Amino acid sequence: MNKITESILYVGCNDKDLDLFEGQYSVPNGISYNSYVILDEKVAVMDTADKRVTDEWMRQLEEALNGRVVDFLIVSHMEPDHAANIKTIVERYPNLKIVGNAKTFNLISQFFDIDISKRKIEVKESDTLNLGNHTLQFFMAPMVHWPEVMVTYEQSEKILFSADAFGKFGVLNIEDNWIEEARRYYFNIVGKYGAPVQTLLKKAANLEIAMICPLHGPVLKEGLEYYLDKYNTWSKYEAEEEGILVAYASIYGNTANAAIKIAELLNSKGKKAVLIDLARTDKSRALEYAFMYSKMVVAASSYDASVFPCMHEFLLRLQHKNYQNRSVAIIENGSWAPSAGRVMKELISTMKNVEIYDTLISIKSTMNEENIKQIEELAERF
Ligand SMILES: Cc1cc2nc3c(=O)[nH]c(=O)nc-3n(C[C@H](O)[C@H](O)[C@H](O)COP(=O)(O)O)c2cc1C
Repeated sequence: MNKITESILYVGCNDKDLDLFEGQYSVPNGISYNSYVILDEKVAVMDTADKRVTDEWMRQLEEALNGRVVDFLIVSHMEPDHAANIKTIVERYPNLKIVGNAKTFNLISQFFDIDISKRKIEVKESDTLNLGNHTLQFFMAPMVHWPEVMVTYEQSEKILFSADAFGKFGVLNIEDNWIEEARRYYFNIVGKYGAPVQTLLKKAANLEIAMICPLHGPVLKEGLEYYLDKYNTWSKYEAEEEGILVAYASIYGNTANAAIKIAELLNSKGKKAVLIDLARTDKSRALEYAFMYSKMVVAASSYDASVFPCMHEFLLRLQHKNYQNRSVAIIENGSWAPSAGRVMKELISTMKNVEIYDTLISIKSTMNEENIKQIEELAERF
């Protein structure tokens, strides 16, 4: 049994075999569904787990309880990867009370056919619930990243149960670099909601936090400033690094050549340029890189009087996730009526505070002398 502290136990589960998280994100190292139990005079369970791990989660929970019953289920988030077993736990512990806010209970009724009228404890901002030695305090975090989300601060041990915030992809028992899978998780899952994350961070700044227990990924115990600082940068839509993402989408390779040329020129001038082929780069990783760097070059072939679809999808994803505060240069390619530049510009123009470099480099099939000059000039201007 994994002890977080003397009286708080981890009862979450690893899911190594999930093919797509939230129906679209690759998780080569799986994902963990975290759930915690606080054993005190009263027993509280902090969220359930995905239906894929019901049996394992229930077994671990009962082992941790060692014959005791659950008094409270704290529901911080109704997304099914955490809430799928609400009915299971309610049926197992008939006297259990469900702790949530008004929005939580609306959602519970949509997902489950259970009578919550006698079970519900509805909490509001800063309300507390005493378990004995432990006191839980609830802080609303709407739209991080669902409307009912709330985080729970345990006052005696100074632990923040942070819902999906500070989560990452990947099971728990692997050695990996927290930042890469946490950043990919943040921008793809939470990224659209920078302002609500800022509000949550301001609330967290008033708390003395010794440990963060998220719903995915490892418990964060040391150097918490690092994680809080990353979340602050990301949620303000600030670039994490000065650098240029060169993202290209090329049918036959000629646009790729232009993208490679500008990336090489930039790197030779000591500027950091990172080159990605959108047809071959994981969609969620490409999005993460766009947010990571301060500038971007998008280069794409024309396609059916529009733009090559993998570039279209990339820009739509950036638009969805509120990509902003960056500078972007556009390179298009077409053999008879180039259209990629217009479509890319239209999409990028909808994004907040994104400066588009005035020269649209338009290649007709293969780069000519003029194009090479334009690319050299662009490399100078970055
Ligand atoms: C299905 C398909 C649709 C295309 N549509 C257009 C188009 O609308 N306008 C155009 O100028 N070229 C179009 N092209 C041609 C390519 O955009 C053009 O050859 C370009 O130079 C390819 O660059 P690349 O070598 O980087 O793929 C199309 C090609 C394909 C395969």
